Amino acid sequence: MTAPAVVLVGPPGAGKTTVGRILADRLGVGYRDTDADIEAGAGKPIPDIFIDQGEPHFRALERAAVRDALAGHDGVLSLGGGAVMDDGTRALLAGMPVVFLEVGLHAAVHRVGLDAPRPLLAVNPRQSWRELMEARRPLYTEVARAVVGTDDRTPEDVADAILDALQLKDA
Ligand SMILES: Nc1ncnc2c1ncn2[C@@H]1O[C@H](COP(=O)(O)OP(=O)(O)O)[C@@H](O)[C@H]1O
Ligand SMILES: O=C(O)C1=C[C@@H](OP(=O)(O)O)[C@@H](O)[C@H](O)C1
Ligand SMILES: [Mg+2]
Repeated sequence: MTAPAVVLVGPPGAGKTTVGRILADRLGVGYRDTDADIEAGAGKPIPDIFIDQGEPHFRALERAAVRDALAGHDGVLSLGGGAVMDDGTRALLAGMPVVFLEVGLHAAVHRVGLDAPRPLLAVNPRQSWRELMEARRPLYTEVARAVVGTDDRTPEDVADAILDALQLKDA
């Protein structure tokens, strides 16, 4: 049984995917992203899963993807921004080296506001993102072992801050 070295959570635009890849490189380990696993398994992009089968179905696929990745991956793992909304997924994260990547509204909307592949932000990015964050902040905090801010930091600096927060430097 293996377990990831780092699991990244946080809202869309926090940089989970971008920073996760850099972090895996730094640590010399593999990188995995449950969004990519879900798309590969379903054979279609995430927005199509939301449209064809709805968000509850997506969350169930996501729970299964998180379970598989936690059991079968020993590198860096990035989750989708909404994974923490599911009680079963949160339970799977207990005891894992989870880092909550924080980002403020301004930077998040700047980074992903006009990005079509995020169905939950498609209509009114600012308001939707604020509402998402209100519901999710306590859940990100609940599952996280460390919290790392990303505003005014490059993805490389964020990766560095994660290594510091988890005391993985020179480990
Ligand atoms: N620290 C950062 N500073 C500036 N831009 C960033 C940063 N982290 C990520 N980005 C950019 O924001 C966008 C969303 O990043 P992504 O890694 O997909 O976020 P997430 O997976 O958390 O939704 C990408 O265009 C990425 O290049
Ligand atoms: O916040 C969310 O509910 C979602 C975030 C997305 O991942 P990112 O956080 O990597 O954008 C993706 O899982 C899906 O569009 C749903
Ligand atoms: Mg991502």
